[in-house]
Amino acid sequence: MNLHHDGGPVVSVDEVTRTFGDVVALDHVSLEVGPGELVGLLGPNGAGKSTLLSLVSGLRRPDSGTVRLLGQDPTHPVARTTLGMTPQETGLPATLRVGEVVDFVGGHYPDPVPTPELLEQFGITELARRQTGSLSGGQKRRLAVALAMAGRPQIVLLDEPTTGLDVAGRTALWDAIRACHQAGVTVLLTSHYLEEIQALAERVVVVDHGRVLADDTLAAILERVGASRVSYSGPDGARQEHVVSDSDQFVRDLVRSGTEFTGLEIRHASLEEAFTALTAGAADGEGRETRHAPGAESGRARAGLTTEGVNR
Ligand SMILES: Nc1ncnc2c1ncn2[C@@H]1O[C@H](COP(=O)(O)OP(=O)(O)OP(=O)(O)O)[C@@H](O)[C@H]1O
Repeated sequence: MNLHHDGGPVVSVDEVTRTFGDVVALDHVSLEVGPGELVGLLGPNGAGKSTLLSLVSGLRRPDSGTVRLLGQDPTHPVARTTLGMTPQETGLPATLRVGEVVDFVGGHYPDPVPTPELLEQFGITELARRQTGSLSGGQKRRLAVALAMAGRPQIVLLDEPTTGLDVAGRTALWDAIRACHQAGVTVLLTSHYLEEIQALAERVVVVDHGRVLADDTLAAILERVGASRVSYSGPDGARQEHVVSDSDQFVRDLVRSGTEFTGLEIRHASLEEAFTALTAGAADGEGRETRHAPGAESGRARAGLTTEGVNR
């Protein structure tokens, strides 16, 4: 059953706090995900990502604040018919064959993807007759993500979908996730892999210590760090690397200074540098950021980025 929604958010999390004893897993988190978005939740261990997904999927309730899935309370079963989910750890019935598990899960939905089609989509057709207990860890992950799509969900929550996969397995799963997104499915995924977020997500929500530190497009988050890395070999041949906010000005100054250099390279800061900058700022007790990010200068300050050179 497709719940009708009027173009409003698919997920709406408003001022949500959730604690476990003394641990504040989520601290006044607000987040909206619109139809068809592919959002990456990025954060270190214990940041609160899985807790957030458990609230969105109705597995847990917030202590305060509200969570809505297509405008409904996600603890209500009707709201969850729109949802596909792959948890971090997947318990598959070991003695059932792959095809049987897909049939079984699909059987819970009114209009499931036909089993052969789903297996094909996730590149696991040849595993159809294998008992799931005999699958490798990576094969189990692929099956688990496939199962999240079995009921033609409007939204899927993927908690670290490619953990433990080799490069080929990861790339294949990325392609399948992209295909679902292109078909209009809203995707909210968590990952520890920066390259995964960079490869998939249009929008990145950085979470740490239960708070949203940044929520913006991938491009804007990278730009916000506002830094470039300039490197060159100096007169003694040693590689110099500088992180600067204005690489044009830096190079003009370098030329003017008469320093001899070779092998000049300029590149933008990576997502890894942006992530380190954002979470380091949070550890220093700086305030949370909103979707409308401040200028690059404060991002740079948060980054603790310097214009000091480092010898490599
Ligand atoms: N059931 C629970 N009981 C007690 N503490 C919990 C429980 N679930 C989560 N926590 C705590 O809440 C915090 C957030 O955990 P959560 O699993 O949401 O983080 P995460 O960002 O998903 O981490 P990871 O990347 O390691 O999966 C952590 O400090 C964790 O120990």
